[in-house]
Amino acid sequence: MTQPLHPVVVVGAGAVGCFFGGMLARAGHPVVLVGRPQHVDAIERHGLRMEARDFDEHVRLRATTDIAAVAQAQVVLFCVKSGDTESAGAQLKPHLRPEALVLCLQNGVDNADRLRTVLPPRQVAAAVVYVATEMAGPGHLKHHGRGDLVIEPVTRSEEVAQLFAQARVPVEISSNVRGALWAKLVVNCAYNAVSAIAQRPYGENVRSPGIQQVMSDVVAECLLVAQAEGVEIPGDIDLAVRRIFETMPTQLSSTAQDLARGKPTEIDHLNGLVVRRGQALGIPTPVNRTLWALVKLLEGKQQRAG
Ligand SMILES: NC(=O)C1=CN([C@@H]2O[C@H](COP(=O)(O)OP(=O)(O)OC[C@H]3O[C@@H](n4cnc5c(N)ncnc54)[C@H](OP(=O)(O)O)[C@@H]3O)[C@@H](O)[C@H]2O)C=CC1
Ligand SMILES: CC(C)(CO)C(=O)C(=O)O
Repeated sequence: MTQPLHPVVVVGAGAVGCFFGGMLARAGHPVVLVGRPQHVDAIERHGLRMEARDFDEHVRLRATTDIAAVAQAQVVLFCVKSGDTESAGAQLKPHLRPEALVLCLQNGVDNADRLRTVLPPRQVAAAVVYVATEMAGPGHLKHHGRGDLVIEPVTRSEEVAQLFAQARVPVEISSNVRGALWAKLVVNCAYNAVSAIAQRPYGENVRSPGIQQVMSDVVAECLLVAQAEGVEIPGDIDLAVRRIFETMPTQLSSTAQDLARGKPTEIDHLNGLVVRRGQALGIPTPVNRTLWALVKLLEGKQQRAG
């Protein structure tokens, strides 16, 4: 008999983990969040505050700092930053059931591949994440827009999609998840660094002189690199880029949030990845390089100040 997918265990109780874990819990599914003490303590005491556009509720669900909680999971939502993929993977490895599915809800194009090298022979699947969300305080999630996923077709992906559908989270199962990850990477390259450097939301940035042209140049460079890598980017990429500022005008990118909190950013996995892959393929990526270097400059300035 097939095991039920419950409980879902979220590794990385931050903006993305709390949003998707919280939506499942709100729909009545058992969820356990694994995260840092400041969020875990608040969530255990008061529930997870989900401040969304159309509701503001305290959602009751279990939270713990103990990664051994993954031992119960049939499905793990892996929601740490790209720079933490290997370390968090190594921590969860000894506790994971052999049949568990680990879904990587992360930006960047290679997290699932990197996690697979840490967790063989476990099932690891990439998920492309479209959401605008932030932790506004301990155990307090603020949602600015969207909340949908594209996932790889793996055993039980249909069941996972149904589970999310019950929680009002649309999930597309795509046999071209590599292309879908690259489409999201292009979006991140266009928005994240600019928002981080200016510390301003997308809706304001796109109205500033020259910014839309910078974003178009970034997109063009990314597409050349993707094409040379043999990636087929699905859909209309210009529309996908435009949809971000139309649907999340008040959002600061996750890179902007990291810098504001004095945390390392994922820029090496975003514009930085395009620069490195471009260099290997002989494709110049000057605009991506400039944005990557400026974010690194700001990151370094903070580390010296900290
Ligand atoms: N925020 C957004 O709107 C979006 C984010 N994404 C992507 O989703 C991924 C997650 O981002 P986001 O949720 O914003 O990041 P957050 O930093 O908000 O959340 C990650 C959380 O995981 C914690 N963490 C790290 N390692 C471990 C571990 N080993 N065990 C338990 N907890 C751990 C972090 O703690 P600590 O900080 O102390 O390390 C942090 O609290 C990223 O790849 C991001 O790019 C994608 C779409 C939108
Ligand atoms: C879609 C976007 C750009 C939303 O903020 C994001 O993925 C991020 O902030 O990293």
